Amino acid sequence: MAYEKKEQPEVNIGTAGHVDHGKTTLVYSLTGIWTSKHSEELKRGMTIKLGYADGGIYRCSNCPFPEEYQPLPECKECPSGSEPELLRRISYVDAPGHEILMTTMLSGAAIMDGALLVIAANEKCPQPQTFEHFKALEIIGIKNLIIVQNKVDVVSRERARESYNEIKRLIEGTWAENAPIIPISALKGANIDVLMAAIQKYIPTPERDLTKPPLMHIVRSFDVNKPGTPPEKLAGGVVGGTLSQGELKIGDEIVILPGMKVKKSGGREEYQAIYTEVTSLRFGEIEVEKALPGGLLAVGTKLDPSITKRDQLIGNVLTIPNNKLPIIDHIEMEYHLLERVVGAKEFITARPIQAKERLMITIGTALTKGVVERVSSNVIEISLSKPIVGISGSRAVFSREINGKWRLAGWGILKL
Ligand SMILES: Nc1nc2c(ncn2[C@@H]2O[C@H](COP(=O)(O)OP(=O)(O)OP(=O)(O)O)[C@@H](O)[C@H]2O)c(=O)[nH]1
Ligand SMILES: [Mg+2]
Ligand SMILES: [Mg+2]
Ligand SMILES: [Zn+2]
Repeated sequence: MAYEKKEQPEVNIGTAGHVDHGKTTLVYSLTGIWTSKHSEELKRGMTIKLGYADGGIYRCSNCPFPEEYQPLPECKECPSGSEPELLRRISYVDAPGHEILMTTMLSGAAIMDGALLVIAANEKCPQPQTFEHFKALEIIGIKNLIIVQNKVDVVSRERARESYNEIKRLIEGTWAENAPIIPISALKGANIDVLMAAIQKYIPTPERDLTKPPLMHIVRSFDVNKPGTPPEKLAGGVVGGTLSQGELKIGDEIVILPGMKVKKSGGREEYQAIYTEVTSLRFGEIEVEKALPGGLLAVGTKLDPSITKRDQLIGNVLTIPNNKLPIIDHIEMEYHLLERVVGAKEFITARPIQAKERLMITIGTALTKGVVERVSSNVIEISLSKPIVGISGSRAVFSREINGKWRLAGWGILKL
């Protein structure tokens, strides 16, 4: 079978923004998929874990701009039988907006190629997590941003204009000064075609290096078997993430690092690399023989599903055995501290970081606590409570606990 690149999603686009501003509703209007699935999420009406949904952007050659942009392979404007052309498949990563879930948003941001910052027009801008997520996207190094001004269906023309001016002031003089601002109603599906056109224009698929060894940051892992499946019928464990480079084929030998926690004598914890083989590759409903970078990939393996169940392997890195990656539990880097505490309602000036301070560190999709060993005005040394794969050039973002909540505090770039 000839490999067609368009079969798989090729770019990951994330949502960001304050709680309840309409991120999950937006992903639904782009894909038809409601990403919140867990009972707790449905009960509380909020995203708790990262959500994922794949969608396409199609263009109908018979329709004018912007109606030509469609989320489905059938044009809703034209007589049936019309066949809009698939431009791109996209994996959406839906982040939670609640302030206590900031570190979840950060690990999601690690796999975003571009982002949609959702800002509800019916609230004054910026709300605390509008600002905190905006900063986080900058720190993570997201270059391609679209600002989605949502809920325009419930505001007056005057308030819409005021909200637009507030957004303009937020981005003025920043990295995102030229980001487009697209007014929509996610709930009513209004102006989604214009947004899709903007996604095509402002969030291009990044260049990827296929010659490098495959590298996938794991964002979820599961046991796909129904309870009570007899052992001989059990499917192997599945890990999900996105390939940032290289390619992966069915039958490839792989290693997952740092791997599985094993208790050593004396109660000391150690991690053991997990070696296995790729048995299947899926993007949503699409099965492929070979996966390329981009898109949310689920990798089937020969592993005992008890190793992968319930997201146990989040934060691990999947690669091939002869790609030797260092495992580190200590980092030393130049760092930057945000001058003020973001994310809180009240205004707080950030005090300098101190030795012995406890931080939460996000590196790639890995999340670990750490203790500051040594700190100067520009260099910080942190010992991590859990080992991680050290990839030179990756960003380490740290959060500090302020009044019982982890707030985005600063960042540095790993040099090994
Ligand atoms: N009127 C109106 N309501 C909207 C719109 N978009 C979302 N909502 C409503 O806003 C509420 C929150 O929407 P969600 O999509 O869950 O918001 P979210 O940003 O994903 O929230 P968190 O995941 O908790 O951060 C729901 O009641 C939606 O129906 C819109 O365009 N117009
Ligand atoms: Mg909500
Ligand atoms: Mg949500
Ligand atoms: Zn059409």
